Amino acid sequence: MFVNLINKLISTSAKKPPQSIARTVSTTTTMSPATLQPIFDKLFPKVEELKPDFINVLKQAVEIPAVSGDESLRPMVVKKAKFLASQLESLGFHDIQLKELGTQPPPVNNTHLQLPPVVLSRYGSDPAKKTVLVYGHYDVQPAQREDGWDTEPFELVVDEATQTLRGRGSTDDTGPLTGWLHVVRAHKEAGIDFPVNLITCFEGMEESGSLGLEELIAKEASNYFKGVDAVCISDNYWLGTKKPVLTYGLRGCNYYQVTVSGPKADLHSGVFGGIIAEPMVDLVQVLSGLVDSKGKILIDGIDEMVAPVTEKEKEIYEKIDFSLEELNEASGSNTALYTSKEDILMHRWRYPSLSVHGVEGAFYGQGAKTVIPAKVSGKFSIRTVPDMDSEKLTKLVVDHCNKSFAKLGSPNTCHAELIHDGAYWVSDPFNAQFSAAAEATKVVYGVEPDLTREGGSIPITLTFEQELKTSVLLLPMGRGDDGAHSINEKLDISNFINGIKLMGAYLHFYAQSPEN
Ligand SMILES: NCC(=O)N[C@@H](Cc1c[nH]cn1)C(=O)O
Ligand SMILES: [Zn+2]
Ligand SMILES: [Zn+2]
Repeated sequence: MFVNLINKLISTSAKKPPQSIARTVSTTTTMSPATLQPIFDKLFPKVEELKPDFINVLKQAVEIPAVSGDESLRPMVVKKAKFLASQLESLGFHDIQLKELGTQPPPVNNTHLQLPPVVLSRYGSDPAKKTVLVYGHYDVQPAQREDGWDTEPFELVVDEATQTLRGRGSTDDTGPLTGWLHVVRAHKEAGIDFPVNLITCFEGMEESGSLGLEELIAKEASNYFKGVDAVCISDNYWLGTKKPVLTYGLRGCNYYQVTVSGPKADLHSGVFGGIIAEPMVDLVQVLSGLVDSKGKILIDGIDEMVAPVTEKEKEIYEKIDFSLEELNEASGSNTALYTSKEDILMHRWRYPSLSVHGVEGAFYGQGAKTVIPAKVSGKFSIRTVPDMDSEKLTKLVVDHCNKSFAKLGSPNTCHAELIHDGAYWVSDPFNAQFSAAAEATKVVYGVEPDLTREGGSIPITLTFEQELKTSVLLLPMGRGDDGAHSINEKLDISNFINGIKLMGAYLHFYAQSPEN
């Protein structure tokens, strides 16, 4: 199907007018997989040969604990940006800029906290070539050995038995991000002309809502990003463990905190227990009124905002390769709320969900501390879907929390607020980029990719599409069982290496595509 589509596009070649990097070649030499094969015959063995070096770069990057959500680790996030900049420089990228984004907006403890920089760079500026912007994030989720990791999270472990690379960021998103650098190196060392001009946009706040990036993209749309033909993001996962996918949809994410405050300081429960209103007791009741144990969101007005399922849409889910067993394997349990493939996929991709993440200020360590915490903040997020409106949602959430708290008749105070929101995104999976990536998948993996949506969020995707007026492709590297955000996060070595080949092949196919 994709070959036909590509051939059709090629035969009716109509190019978008040149942008800032004006292309001097107006007629495109079309290349079929067969004509690109000699390039791949040089490129792929080079990628294999460089495997130890690629793993070594990933190892150095994983060793930097760039946790954007931990204010005390902000210097590490900046260190990782500088590490990437030095790697880019040594590979011959030019115009490397660490773009500052100012201070982090509230809620934040240190009101002078600087946001980490965005790493911009270019590889090539040939007016005859298309320009592809690759986005990735170098920040990571928090991780501690005590969470249950088998090894230190910020040390990359090459596990020979499972043929995996274990460490925080291996799959989300340090592995895929460095993949783009490796594609360049493999081309250089194999003596292959790079097929496109590449621009990198690597951010350090994705796991904390991409703060500041939207404004930067809007500002750079007609400056640094002028002339970008396409955006490619490798920051999500295959649905399962065997079949590669291309992703054309993401849920959004609205992240909230509800804070209950009472006494001036933490108190002794033997002295004050039973005679003062405890913030933690109030908070758990407010949190328990958000969602039930079947996953049903209990906030009125949300269901009405969700676009109805169409008959045509239902057919999509039937065709996808996935099963309850794969979900159970990935979660390491039998705790699924749904049994049919269709229900699971719809509730992951196209319905909202509400997750309760944790409580700041509460006692959570080992032992038995008899404390009454003075101020506690419950953190929860709602994954959003078409046609939910972020502002309306926030009003519903805040009103709901306030009503729940009012019912308690507590003398404490309660404040519910949005910490950050990122939009959902759904694209056309049959455009030139997706077609090129599908061809590349066939060359590297020998199969047609499944077309999937994703339950997770990459807040900036929609901004790229709207501000740069380009299509965005999500080209995942890792598998559905990689444990992103969880303990023992890993990336299979084969996914890392084939993922690098896939990135390279996609760029070649896209370069030859007659359309943007
Ligand atoms: N790999 C993408 C990813 O993990 N994205 C995060 C983004 C996010 C949104 N709010 C906080 N982080 C995700 O949780 O989906
Ligand atoms: Zn990510
Ligand atoms: Zn993530």
